[in-house]
Amino acid sequence: MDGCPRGAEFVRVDPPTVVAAGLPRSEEHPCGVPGQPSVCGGELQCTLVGRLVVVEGLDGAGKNTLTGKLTETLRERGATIARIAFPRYGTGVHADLVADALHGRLGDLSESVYGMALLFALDRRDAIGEIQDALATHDVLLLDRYVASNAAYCAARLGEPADGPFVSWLYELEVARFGLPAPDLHVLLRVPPEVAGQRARQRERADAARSRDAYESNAELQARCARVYDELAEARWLAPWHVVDGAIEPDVSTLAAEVLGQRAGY
Ligand SMILES: Nc1ncnc2c1ncn2[C@@H]1O[C@H](COP(=O)(O)OP(=O)(O)OP(=O)(O)O)[C@@H](O)[C@H]1O
Ligand SMILES: Cc1cn([C@H]2C[C@H](O)[C@@H](COP(=O)(O)O)O2)c(=O)[nH]c1=O
Repeated sequence: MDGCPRGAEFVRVDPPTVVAAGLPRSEEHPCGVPGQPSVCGGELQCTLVGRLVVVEGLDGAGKNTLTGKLTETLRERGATIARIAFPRYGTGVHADLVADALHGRLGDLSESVYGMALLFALDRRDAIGEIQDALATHDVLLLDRYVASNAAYCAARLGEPADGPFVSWLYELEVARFGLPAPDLHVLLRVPPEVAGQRARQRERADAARSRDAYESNAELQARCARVYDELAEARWLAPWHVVDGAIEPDVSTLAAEVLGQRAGY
């Protein structure tokens, strides 16, 4: 038997334990107790895993602020939450190279769209173990930016749409070749580019350490990027997309229900 009776996908590991990706923590799961390794079909084992939820949006949209509020609300409902923000500045060597490039410290590297995409992707590849551990031990792993950021920003830089050659190349690189797991849900915090730009400028004034980088100061790029995000959401690229109007105070309670997949028990 190669799979769970519910059709979950398994990865065979040595010793012969099997990890099910994207399974809900449900009392109904036929293989045993939620969150516990359990025998599947008498031969294979599966481990129930958390939901991978990604918050996406323009620079200054309010992703970090929303992720913080969402974490608080989800915890109040009894869910265990892990968080990772990409790029992993200060933690990952590729992320720190990204920061250097975006602040003009790596010569002409930042001019290469594919070169930059690769650095961002390598930062995520370095984090695969951290992602898997977090999914195995938490109900929800909340990511502030993920593969879709690379899709939106790089396609926008190239002037390509979401169904263009760059996004296909990126899927092959990050998902097919690097093996990054697809999310269960994207949350697109949709804010008009002018509003996001204003928030980023305000933040820069309040905190000198948050000086805007090459992408953040490029209003035209942000406007094109907003369009690609809309196209990705419309196409349900990689996973479902839930669009939140970030120009007004987001309804975190409704969003928390969406993130938990309306599951009973929370
Ligand atoms: N709903 C909101 N209304 C007004 N201001 C907001 C709102 N949400 C966040 N802000 C403010 O906007 C600025 C940017 O927010 P935040 O850092 O959360 O954005 P971000 O999307 O994570 O940005 P980046 O991608 O550039 O890191 C902050 O100063 C924050 O306090
Ligand atoms: C993760 C990621 C990010 N970007 C872009 C988005 C931002 O403009 C910058 C840096 O991110 P931050 O949230 O402002 O720190 O890089 C990208 O192009 N590709 C990615 O994978």
